[in-house]
Amino acid sequence: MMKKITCERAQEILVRAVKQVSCEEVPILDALGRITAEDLYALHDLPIARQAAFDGFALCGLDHKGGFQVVEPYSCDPDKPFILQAGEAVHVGTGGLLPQGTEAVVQWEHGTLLENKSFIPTEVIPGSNIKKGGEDFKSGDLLVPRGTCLAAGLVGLLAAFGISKVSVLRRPKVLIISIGSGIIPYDGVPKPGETRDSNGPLLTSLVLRERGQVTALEVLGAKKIDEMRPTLEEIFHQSDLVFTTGGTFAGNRSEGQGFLEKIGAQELFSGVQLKPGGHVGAALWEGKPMVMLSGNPAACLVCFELFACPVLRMMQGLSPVLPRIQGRSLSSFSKKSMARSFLRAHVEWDQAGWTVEILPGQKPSMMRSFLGCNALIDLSPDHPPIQVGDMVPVILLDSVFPGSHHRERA
Ligand SMILES: Nc1nc2c(c(=O)[nH]1)N[C@H]1C(S)=C(S)[C@@H](COP(=O)(O)OP(=O)(O)OC[C@H]3O[C@@H](n4cnc5c(N)ncnc54)[C@H](O)[C@@H]3O)O[C@H]1N2
Ligand code: MOO
Repeated sequence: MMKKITCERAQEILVRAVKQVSCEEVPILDALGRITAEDLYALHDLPIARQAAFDGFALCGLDHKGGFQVVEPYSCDPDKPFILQAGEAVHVGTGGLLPQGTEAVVQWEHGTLLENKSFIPTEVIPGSNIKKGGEDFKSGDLLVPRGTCLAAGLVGLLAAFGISKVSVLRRPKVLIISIGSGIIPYDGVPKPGETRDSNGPLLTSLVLRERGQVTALEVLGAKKIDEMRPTLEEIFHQSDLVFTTGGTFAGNRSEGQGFLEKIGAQELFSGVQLKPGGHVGAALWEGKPMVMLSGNPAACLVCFELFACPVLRMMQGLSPVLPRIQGRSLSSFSKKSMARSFLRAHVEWDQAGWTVEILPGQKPSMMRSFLGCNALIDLSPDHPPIQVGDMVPVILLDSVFPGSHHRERA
């Protein structure tokens, strides 16, 4: 049996095994959360020319005494040039192009419009309420560098320049295989001794959260590898990487190792110094990364976040490093294990800073701690028992629910 390696070493080995996926063009309406594959530049000034910042009157000739004569609305047609003359005012709307000659814009409520169509402003500051052409972006400015995760604001920004399609990194395609014996598809009815494949749907959802797509969710169960091999190989050839769950430990030779031998994959590591999920392993199957997660559900979840999620992120050109904070513990915990431990936890931000609650059900086999889990507490092997109020190191997990790290009050 291989000696267990540290989490950092395992992550390092995986970093080296990853190749970035190719790119594809998508409409911007489908681009939220995708990673850009090219630098995107401003195609023109924004605003494109001088605009009014308010509804009101554009004025010319600010040293003019008395009211400004309101002239007919003008056309923006370049073939019918319109020039505002000294002593004249013209109606403008917010965002409307300003005619040549405009020296200031005054909101209509900041003046009086007389019956004789003369506008008397209460105060005029030269240049006020005018948005300058290019004051937001200059033509040629870098808008979105390559490798950026497209947030909603950026999608809106691209639309403002008429960029309707964007080149993004392809969604990595993942084949998920449940290897453990006695596992049946999640929609089946288990006989005594059998267990529904809950890890398959768990991993599917985590892959989707990381912008991946699942080519197939296969359950080996009682089926022999030889029997499944043609199907698996066919799906494998359409996939970029493989996640397996279960069969990571069985004394001398686990089902997972048997699987690797049958498919001719090359083991990268087997066993990492952590809890839960210490039997996690990785391999290369025809050069494609495979992460082999324990069957125990909580071990499967924790090791996805620590080893599989970084692989998916790196394939899309993102940093594999997960965000960390220090949180004040709301719970006590008597750490029994001498191993580095990752506790499922719920973090929230309140007036006093980050607080973290250790969730009930910390056994690797239990799923109770999935309720409210949005973080992992990273406890070093020599960490003393946790007391209420202690500051502890926390890894923030990505959540599909925005604001899940904030306290919601009824
Ligand atoms: N003698 C020892 N026994 C075990 C050790 C050990 O060190 N010595 N380690 C324990 C730990 S820790 C873990 S974790 C598991 C490793 O399990 P495997 O990865 O080999 O998984 P299985 O044996 O197939 O199943 C374990 C457990 O998980 C359930 N399981 C498996 N696959 C799924 C699935 N797709 N969905 C839901 N649940 C699944 C399975 O029913 C078992 O209850 O080994 C311990 N034993
Ligand atoms: O190592 Mo097991 O994977 O603790 O749950």
